[in-house]
Amino acid sequence: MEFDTIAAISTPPGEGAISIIRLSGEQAVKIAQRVFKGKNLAQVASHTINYGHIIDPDHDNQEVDEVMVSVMLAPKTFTREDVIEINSHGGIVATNRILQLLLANGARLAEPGEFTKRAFLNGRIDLSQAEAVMDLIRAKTDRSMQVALNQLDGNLSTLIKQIRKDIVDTLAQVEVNIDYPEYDAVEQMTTKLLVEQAYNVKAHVEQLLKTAKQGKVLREGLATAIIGRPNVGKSSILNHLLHEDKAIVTAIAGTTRDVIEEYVNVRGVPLKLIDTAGIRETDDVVEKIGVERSRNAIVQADLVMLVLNSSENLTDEDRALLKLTADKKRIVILNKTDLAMHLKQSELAKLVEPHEVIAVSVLKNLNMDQLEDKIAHLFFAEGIENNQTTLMVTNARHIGLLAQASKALQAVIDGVEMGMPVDIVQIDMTTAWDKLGEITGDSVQDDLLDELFSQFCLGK
Ligand SMILES: Nc1nc2c(c(=O)[nH]1)N(C=O)[C@@H](CNc1ccc(C(=O)N[C@@H](CCC(=O)O)C(=O)O)cc1)CN2
Ligand SMILES: Nc1nc2c(ncn2[C@@H]2O[C@H](COP(=O)(O)OP(=O)(O)OP(=O)(O)O)[C@@H](O)[C@H]2O)c(=O)[nH]1
Ligand SMILES: [K+]
Ligand SMILES: [Mg+2]
Repeated sequence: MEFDTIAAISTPPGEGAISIIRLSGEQAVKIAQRVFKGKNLAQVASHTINYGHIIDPDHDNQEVDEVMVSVMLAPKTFTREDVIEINSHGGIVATNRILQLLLANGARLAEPGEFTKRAFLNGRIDLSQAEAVMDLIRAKTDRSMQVALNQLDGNLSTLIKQIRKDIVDTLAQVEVNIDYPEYDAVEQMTTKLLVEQAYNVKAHVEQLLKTAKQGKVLREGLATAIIGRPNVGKSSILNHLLHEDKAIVTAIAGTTRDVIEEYVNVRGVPLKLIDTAGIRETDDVVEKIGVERSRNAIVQADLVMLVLNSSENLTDEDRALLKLTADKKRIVILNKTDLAMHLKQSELAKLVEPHEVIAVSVLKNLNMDQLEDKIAHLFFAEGIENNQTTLMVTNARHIGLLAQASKALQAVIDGVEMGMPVDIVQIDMTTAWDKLGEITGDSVQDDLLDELFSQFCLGK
């Protein structure tokens, strides 16, 4: 496939030691050579890096920057096209100026994700691998990074391709049976084959869907809302788990006014911790909004940490919060146990049953280990083993397609059971094949591609 030559800055904007401006396409070497003083880039060996200067041909070859230029010739490159990477000094001005020079000399500014899109269109990677590139960039924990890397290596693709091959083989066999009926029972044999394969393929698809729920948590973190009355120590707990003083902690009730979100890894469990404004009746307008957001955070949360103050007896607000979160997955934390105990633990135990209460002191760092144990336990009890199972479906698009494939396979099974003609059942089988193909990009529409790649970073 042939495309025009694209250029973009591939490093993050801002000041850095070095920036990379990347070119890809047939004219990459020629365009780079127009603005480069040093060796003749058309003559250097592929996959070499070359010292020289970027010059402005329209301004008396004025020097713009001192650079290193990588020359990587097709097809063994990121895009499978000729690729040039200019390693410049990291300033914003020099880097932008080099990009502008490339654009003035025949390159087109790349769209977000266009380098990766070319790797896909030129057949180096499939769609799920391209999506994995994006996931890799956005990964927030080691585990989610491994999952993305596994997908980038093509393991999900391989599995999907195998499943699709099974479907095609079946459909081919069905065709043969229909075209060359050798004996009378052929219709019956064909529907039996279809239903057997539908069950078989559906089991694989369901297996993948099962990993999806865990995959979402791995990628986005378990949404964990820290809630409780004002001043019980919610922000202190957030800071403790983060090992960092992120949230403001003061003795003034109502310190946290808005929802604070931070990612943290607790014993390998990725949490999206949400510190909230203390919940109480209030007339303060700002605090009121914060309290409303806290209530929302509870609804959205996968896990709630409800914090109580052991140095005061339970209040109506505590009881209301205990009730509000009764149906949620939650950990009830009894904080400030370094102070004299005033809370009636028997009443609390009854309200929390059958779950236990974790008694801690954040201030004195008492029993905080037990809290971390509890988090890990809750998480891994969900069936997320702490092993290296890294083939997981994490992408919402993939999950949707797997669900649609599963539905089509069920329609095959139901259709056969209801005695539908083979050619109708075949259509559902083909739908499953199509839906799975959309995951790898074997069957996919152009506008979907545009939309997917546009979510990438510039220069990727
Ligand atoms: N400087 C630089 N670093 C980078 C990238 C880049 O584009 N430039 N990458 C950008 O994301 C990542 C590396 N990803 C890459 C993936 C494939 C190929 C590549 O050339 N593949 C060829 C040849 C492989 C080989 O020589 O064995 C191929 O698959 O055919 C290059 C980079 C991270 N680091
Ligand atoms: N004695 C004692 N004090 C604590 C403990 N944990 C927190 N505190 C103190 O309690 C006060 C309130 O702590 P915060 O973490 O700000 O409480 P919060 O729940 O986030 O408060 P709001 O954001 O105002 O709702 C601070 O002075 C903390 O130092 C503890 O375990 N023991
Ligand atoms: K406070
Ligand atoms: Mg707070």
